[in-house]
Amino acid sequence: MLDSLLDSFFQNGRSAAAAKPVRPVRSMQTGQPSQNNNTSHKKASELLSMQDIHISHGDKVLLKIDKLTVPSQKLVAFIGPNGAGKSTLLHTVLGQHTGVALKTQGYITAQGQPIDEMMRDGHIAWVGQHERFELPLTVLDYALLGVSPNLAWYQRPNRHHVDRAQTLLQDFELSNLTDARVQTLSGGEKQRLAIVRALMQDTKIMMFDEPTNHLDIRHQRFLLHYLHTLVHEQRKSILVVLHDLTHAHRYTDEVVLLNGGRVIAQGTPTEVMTRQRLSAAYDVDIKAHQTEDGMVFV
Ligand SMILES: Nc1ncnc2c1ncn2[C@@H]1O[C@H](COP(=O)(O)OP(=O)(O)OP(=O)(O)O)[C@@H](O)[C@H]1O
Repeated sequence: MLDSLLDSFFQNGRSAAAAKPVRPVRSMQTGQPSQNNNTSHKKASELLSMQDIHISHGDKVLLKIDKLTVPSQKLVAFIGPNGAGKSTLLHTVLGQHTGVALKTQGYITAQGQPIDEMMRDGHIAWVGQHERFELPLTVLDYALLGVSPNLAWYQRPNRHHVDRAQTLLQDFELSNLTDARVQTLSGGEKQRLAIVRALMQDTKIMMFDEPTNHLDIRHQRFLLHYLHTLVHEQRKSILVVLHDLTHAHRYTDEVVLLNGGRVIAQGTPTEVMTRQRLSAAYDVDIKAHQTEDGMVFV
């Protein structure tokens, strides 16, 4: 039963866990990246290198990035106004453009390897903005989908996987719903479950597009603290799209500010998130207040 559900999920679903990615923009193993001027992290090792990225639809340019290097073992936030290109950037990395055909060109490598190979081998976990919950799965079954990229076709999740899933469900306050059907969950519960599924994949690289969507403030803080801890205690590399500027400043190590499909600034939150720069990018006056808990952006 679970077998056919898994097949159907991964053939039709958007999960990057095992989905065969649409070919990403051309990736290459070698190549001479040009000089990067946005290098507040010159000594950090490199997670992603993107060069000469140009994504367009008709005359509209969705993304134009000459050079972007994302460091590894950091929690990196992509921020910027609606339509800035944040999701397009992550989908480009994942090779997962949906909908109408986009014209894509450029070079992406992940730790020196073609990104499509990393994806194919299940080395990148991903939660998008529109995860699917149509399958008649229980919460536990859904969480266990996360390990399927690590299993051969004839293998089933084992006791260890189930124990780990139950621990994560407990961490994300879903253990009272273990046997519930996923369709019955609230928006925030579904979001937490999608994150649990990605964490079950146990990859070194994770990407989350607006992971705090639908979460209340307590769960938002818990999640971002959890991701921060994964990076700093387990040396994961995590990329997130965030809209909450206070959270981006407080929890992340590096921020990439996008606007109009271009990288406006990259660096530590303090370097990038100046009042002037944010107000210009979001086209509204944004004030930053220092509090005993850190900066608050309003
Ligand atoms: N498949 C597509 N075909 C045509 N245009 C697209 C496609 N995908 C995205 N776009 C356009 O590209 C621009 C960037 O979209 P994207 O989803 O990357 O923005 P975003 O920064 O993630 O925005 P938001 O904060 O609203 O989620 C938008 O103007 C959007 O309409």
